[in-house]
Amino acid sequence: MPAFKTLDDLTDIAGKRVLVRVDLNVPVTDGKVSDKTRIERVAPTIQELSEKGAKVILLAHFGRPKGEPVADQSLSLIAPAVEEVLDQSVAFASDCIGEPAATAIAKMNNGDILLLENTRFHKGEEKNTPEFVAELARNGDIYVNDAFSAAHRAHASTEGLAHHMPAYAGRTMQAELEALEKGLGQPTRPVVAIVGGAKVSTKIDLLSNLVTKVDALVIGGGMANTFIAAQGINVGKSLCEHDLADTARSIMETAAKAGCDIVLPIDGVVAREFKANAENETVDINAIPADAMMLDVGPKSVELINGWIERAATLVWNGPLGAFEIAPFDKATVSAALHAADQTKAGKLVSVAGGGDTVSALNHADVAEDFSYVSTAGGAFLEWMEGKELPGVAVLTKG
Ligand SMILES: Nc1ncnc2c1ncn2[C@@H]1O[C@H](COP(=O)(O)OP(=O)(O)O)[C@@H](O)[C@H]1O
Ligand SMILES: O=C(OP(=O)(O)O)[C@H](O)COP(=O)(O)O
Repeated sequence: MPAFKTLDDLTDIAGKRVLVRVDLNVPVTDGKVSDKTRIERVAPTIQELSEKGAKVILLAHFGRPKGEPVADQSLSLIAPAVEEVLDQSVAFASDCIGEPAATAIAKMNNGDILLLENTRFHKGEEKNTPEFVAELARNGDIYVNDAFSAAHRAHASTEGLAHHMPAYAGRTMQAELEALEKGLGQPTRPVVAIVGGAKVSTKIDLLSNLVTKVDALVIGGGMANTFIAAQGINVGKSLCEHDLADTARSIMETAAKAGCDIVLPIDGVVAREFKANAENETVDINAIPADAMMLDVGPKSVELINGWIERAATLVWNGPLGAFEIAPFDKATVSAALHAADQTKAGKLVSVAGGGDTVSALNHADVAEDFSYVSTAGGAFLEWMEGKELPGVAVLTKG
């Protein structure tokens, strides 16, 4: 467990401006937050600071807007859900720096909560530029990082700020690291990892290290399409990063050398439209029509995956097996989630899952409570699993 200062070390903060980095990158369907887990997890930190009389200023990102404002990635869309979870009013500033932020902060009373607009609306956030860090730092006296799920990013609001002011870990940051250490510090073998989802380019590099740590890697979702295509199989219009074919092949070679089984789908559910109840068919993996996309892994693959879950003593899971938000493409994810939950309840499995959408998928399958541990983090949790130093955590230990 890394040594860092926590909220226990923060006394006498009435009237202090506390910049709190939280992860509000939550799933949204039809303009409404469809899973509030990440908000619920950071609520204790926000409430504790507010109760101690601090002016609580929330910093967060939402989506990947590439340094420019994008209307549907405004945190104003998330603010009502934050208010609902906290059961407290939350003010909103239309920019995280400059005059809008300064004016909103000047109006705050002790204990008030203010949400600043998406930090990724500025290029300096992801580049972690000294100028942008300084602009953010102007708004606070103390920095608290409670965004474990973004701690693998060395961004201005997750890393840079901690160099500029007294820095502390929030309650969720603390709890996540403690729980992961307890559940996965010395995992019982065999360890099986399931990696799916859509963030292929940002997660694929993690796999080359992960295959040296686990006994089997089950690949589903958009990630699987990239591996299938890398073997020369036509994936039609499926979500696939063809330019990562070499990376995928090299991961398979590393896995073979490390004795890690790679488990890829053998069939898939394909459709021509990405929408609920789209006309669909189940096909062999070698028979994906050129004009269709694989939106879920098929029933034979589910059987295969559930077999690996049975063989596992420890399961780590990030990324849904299919586009679970739109029926019926949730079937594989729900089936594997139910199976892992049953194995856990029977005392045969330690199951740890994480990621914004993965948590949402487990809630959709109504099994989140049955897993050994559910992390808010996906990529960060996988990097932690690899033994990598997370920049957002490392910087807290240096203060
Ligand atoms: N075959 C697929 N085609 C398109 N999207 C997919 C597919 N499989 C999974 N997804 C999408 O992946 C997204 C989640 O991916 P990701 O963000 O990597 O997971 P997490 O947030 O849990 O880390 C979901 O929105 C889901 O719809
Ligand atoms: O949702 C997140 O990560 P996750 O999809 O790995 O769970 C975090 O908010 C980090 O987002 P990013 O992957 O756009 O940096």
